[in-house]
Amino acid sequence: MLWEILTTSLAICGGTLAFCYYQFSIVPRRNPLWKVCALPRPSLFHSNMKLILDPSFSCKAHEAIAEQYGRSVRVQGVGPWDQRLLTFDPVALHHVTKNSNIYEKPWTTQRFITSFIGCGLLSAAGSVHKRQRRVATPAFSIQNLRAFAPIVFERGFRLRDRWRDIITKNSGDKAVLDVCMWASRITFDVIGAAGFDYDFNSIKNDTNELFCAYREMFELSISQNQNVMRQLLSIYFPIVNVLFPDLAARTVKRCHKVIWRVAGTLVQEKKKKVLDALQGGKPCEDKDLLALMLKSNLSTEIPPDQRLSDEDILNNVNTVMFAGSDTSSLGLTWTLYLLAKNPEVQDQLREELSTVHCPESFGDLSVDEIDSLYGNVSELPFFDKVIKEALRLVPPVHSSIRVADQDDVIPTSQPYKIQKPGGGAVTVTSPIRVGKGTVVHIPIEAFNLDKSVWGPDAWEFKPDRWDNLPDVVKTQPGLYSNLMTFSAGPRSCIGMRFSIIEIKIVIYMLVINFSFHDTGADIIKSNVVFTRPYIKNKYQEGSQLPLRVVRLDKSPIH
Ligand code: HEM
Repeated sequence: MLWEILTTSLAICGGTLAFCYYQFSIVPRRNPLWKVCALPRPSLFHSNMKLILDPSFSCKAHEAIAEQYGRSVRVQGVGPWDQRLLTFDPVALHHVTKNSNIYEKPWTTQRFITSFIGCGLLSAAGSVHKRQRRVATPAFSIQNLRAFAPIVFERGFRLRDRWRDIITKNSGDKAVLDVCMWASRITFDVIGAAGFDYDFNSIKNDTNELFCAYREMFELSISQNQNVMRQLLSIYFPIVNVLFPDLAARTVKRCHKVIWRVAGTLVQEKKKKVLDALQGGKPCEDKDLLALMLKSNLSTEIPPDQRLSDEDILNNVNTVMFAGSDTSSLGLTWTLYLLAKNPEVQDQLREELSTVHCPESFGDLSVDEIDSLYGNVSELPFFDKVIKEALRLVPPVHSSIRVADQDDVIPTSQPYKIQKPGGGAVTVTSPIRVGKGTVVHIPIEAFNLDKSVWGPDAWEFKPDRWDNLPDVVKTQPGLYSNLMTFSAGPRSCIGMRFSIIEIKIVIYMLVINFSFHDTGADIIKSNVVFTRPYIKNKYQEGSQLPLRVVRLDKSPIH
């Protein structure tokens, strides 16, 4: 009996080991990607992920990789079986981002995002994504987005007044402010108002119930303090969170309750308004993204079987809140940081911005005046270069990944190295064959900072570079000005125009009213879902960016 138990146990253990060896060692080697030369690993138990994902040294790492291996290389992901293709070959990336039917987001990412914000545009795949994108796209058209300018200006005035109050109470003309926190509040307010006609009022105070629910949930999604094993377990077996909810699962559940009650009611009310207007024979005049999505969903251009459910609509409200708040706020934050670090650029920018007159209060502006104010501001040439340059140099989304849904051949334009059968490596330019399941790493930042494309000064903040770009820049993929900041292809950022309008108006309002100065704090970039600022050695204090902010109406010192 004992012998039987022993032999059975040994057989099970042996079988499991053999399965693991086959699955994790043989199967990956069968992937033709294995031929591509691999980055050496720091140790058997370490991946290459930190090297390529940490923005405090990833640009140096990518430069060294390009020099040694060429523009495509195999890297070790999480676990020995996870072999990824890292490529900063523009042709390869164009292929991967364009063919979103072959290259989807990994199912683990989809499930993780869905567990927080539901299955909206960010996490939906295949035909579900296509359907959602088709309904949402009209809401983000240029004409519709222009209607958001008054909302952003109004919040810009609110922030200006709030900062003036704080500074006056502080010393009269200057104060050290955490611009990261304030940028986050204004973008939340803007996306709340523009997204679904809701006032979080977070510039004034941070107590709104819905604001707190979203904030708490988003912070949890990026929290580094969570148990990684538990997180993985709940991604692979979501039932774990239902049967044995930990603190994180209970928090998400509590936040979901508030979101369903408050935001869900907003969706229902707006839907009723749109339907009532339709039945009354005149279209609903509301211009927020929710109203626009609901109108698009009910339009005759969308076949009834392609329409979104109320749940899909709410998931997309959550998605827009998630995808459109931290990203834009970090775009604003890093722009202010770069201006503080480059006072001569800041002065030149202010001189240009001051040519467009801004009245003292929002109430003094008619809708037409706001429209022309935005038109004038958005066309200022130096301003445009400053914004492009800031979004090039510090893209809030550091990188992304896709997984091949089938075997594929990726075209290339730049040399890379493959292993020779007898040992050693040879440089080739042939297309790269990848097996189904191959993860492709999209290094957004590496594209934007590539010295062989943007020149030897690619890592510096030089807005004037945009007057005289190297020809090769034109061959770079990217939705926005040949930058990968907003990605490319059918899964690129739907909110790109929205965020440019928002960033431009807020920066305009802030730079004409305040000047920004370095405090001497050693700011480092860290990739916590997005590229965030931290003070060196004060990581535990959370993301922050203190700048000395001076009131320009009170002080002649800029
Ligand atoms: C500076 C600001 C922003 C940056 C840098 C940014 C960047 C990006 C990037 C890189 C992606 C692709 C993600 C991936 O491939 O994994 C993306 C997708 C997306 N973004 Fe943005 N974004 C910004 C602002 C916004 C805003 C303001 C909104 C909404 C109002 C928004 C909504 C979305 C949505 C819904 C998607 C998913 C699109 C899809 O898969 O169809 N983003 N964004």
